[in-house]
This record gives sequence, structure tokens and C-alpha cells, in this order.
Amino acid sequence: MSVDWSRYSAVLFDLDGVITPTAEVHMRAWARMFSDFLASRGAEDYTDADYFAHVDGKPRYDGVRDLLASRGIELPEGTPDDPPDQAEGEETVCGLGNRKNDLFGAVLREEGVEAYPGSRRLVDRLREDGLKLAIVSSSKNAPDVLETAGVTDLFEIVVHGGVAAERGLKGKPAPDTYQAAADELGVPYERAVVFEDAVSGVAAGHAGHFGLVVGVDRGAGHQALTDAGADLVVDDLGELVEP
Ligand SMILES: O=P(O)(O)OC[C@H]1O[C@@H](O)[C@H](O)[C@@H](O)[C@@H]1O
Repeated sequence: MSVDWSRYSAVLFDLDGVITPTAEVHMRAWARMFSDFLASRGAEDYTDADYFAHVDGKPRYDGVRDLLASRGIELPEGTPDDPPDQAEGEETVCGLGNRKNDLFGAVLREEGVEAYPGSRRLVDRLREDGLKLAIVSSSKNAPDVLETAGVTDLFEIVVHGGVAAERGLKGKPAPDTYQAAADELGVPYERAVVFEDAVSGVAAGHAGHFGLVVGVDRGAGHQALTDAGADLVVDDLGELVEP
């Protein structure tokens, strides 16, 4: 499989599941939080399919809201300052999101993280070729993940969940965060490539009229990524590094 990189000036990478294996860490943290919460409500059990359908790739509280909606549960929004340990029956959307965030942070601190070797190879090659590289992640933890993996300096800019909140940018599946990154790099959308493992993120790339949207299948499924608008789908970014 090959891409004619000379057609592009910039590459915009999602982080979790594209550069680092942290989609898996997010997934496990969400599963622990939602399994306990849904059991306490007597609601249908939480599964990995729920993650891919309702949570993956979206900003933190959007994921909570959309998963709860799938079970017909509505909670008060609360505020980002809500404590993670709210009493049963008094939970808020933000409190549940914060509870999951504590679990995510603990795993990141205890286990650390390294970039996927194939992603690292592609990033190094694209840098050698002079393309501009950016990270576009819904996660407010993106700066910590990049630092922990030791790859911060490989990217010219990082548009993460905190930046999006500050600037009032709509989260994925809206294209706004990807477009903000291309604008900041001074690259027209059709000259930029998007790499995404989440259906919501592929949809964002598709809606933003980017030159190429590459789906990375870490569990969402080739078909689901193609249906969301991926122009091509790989299992690993290393597949796109010419020998
Ligand atoms: O809660 P955070 O770290 O700001 O991250 C928000 C989302 O970031 C995305 O990158 C992940 O795919 C999601 O699983 C996660 O929920």
C-alpha cells in the first residue's frame, strides 16, 4: 500500500490509538467506570461495542452523555470541577467523566506508554520528507501522553481537548479541531492528510474535506471506518513506510 506524499504538505494525527496504544487504556478505564455505574442503575451491561459506538474519539463529557443516552439515562451535567467520587444516585455527567479520568491517569503513571513502532517509523520518514506534522486529539491528557512517550518534539502543533475547550471548538465528529490545526499550519485542507482510529474522528476528517483520510483499525473495524469516510484503512501505520 502506498501514498503519494508529494501531493500533501501536512499530516494531522489523532493520538490515542494512532501514535500511542492509549486508546486501549482509555477503553479499559471507561469500561471500569461504566460497568460499575450501569450495574448500580440496573441498566444493560457495558461492552467494548459500546465504546466504539458511543465514546471512542469524542471529548470526555460528550462520551459520557452519548453512552448514557444509549441506556435512556439522563443525568445533570454538573461542572468540570465535580468530584470523581460522587455518592450513588448523585452522579453528574462531569463527575462520571472525572472518575474515569482518575483511572486513566493512574494507569498512565504506573505503566507508562511508548509510541507504536510503525507509527514512529512513518513519523520519522514524513519529517525527513519535510511534511508538517500535528496532533489533533480530543483528549485533555494528550500533552501528558506525548511527554510520557517522549514524542512531543516530533510535532509542530498539538490541538488537544484543552485547546478545543479554550477556543470553543466543536469536538469530533465535527471537523473543527482538524481544520484549526491545518489553519494554524497554514496548509489548505486538500493538502492535508488525517489519520484516525475512531469512527467519530474519521467522520471529522471526512466532513473537513481533507485530501486523504486514513482509517487505522485498532478495533473499530475496516467496514465501520470506511463507512464513516476513510479513503483507505490500515492496521498499522508502518504499512505506509516505503522500504
Ligand atoms: O478524557 P480525555 O483524556 O480528555 O479524553 C477524551 C477522549 O479522547 C480520545 O482520544 C479517546 O479516544 C477517548 O477514549 C477519550 O474519552
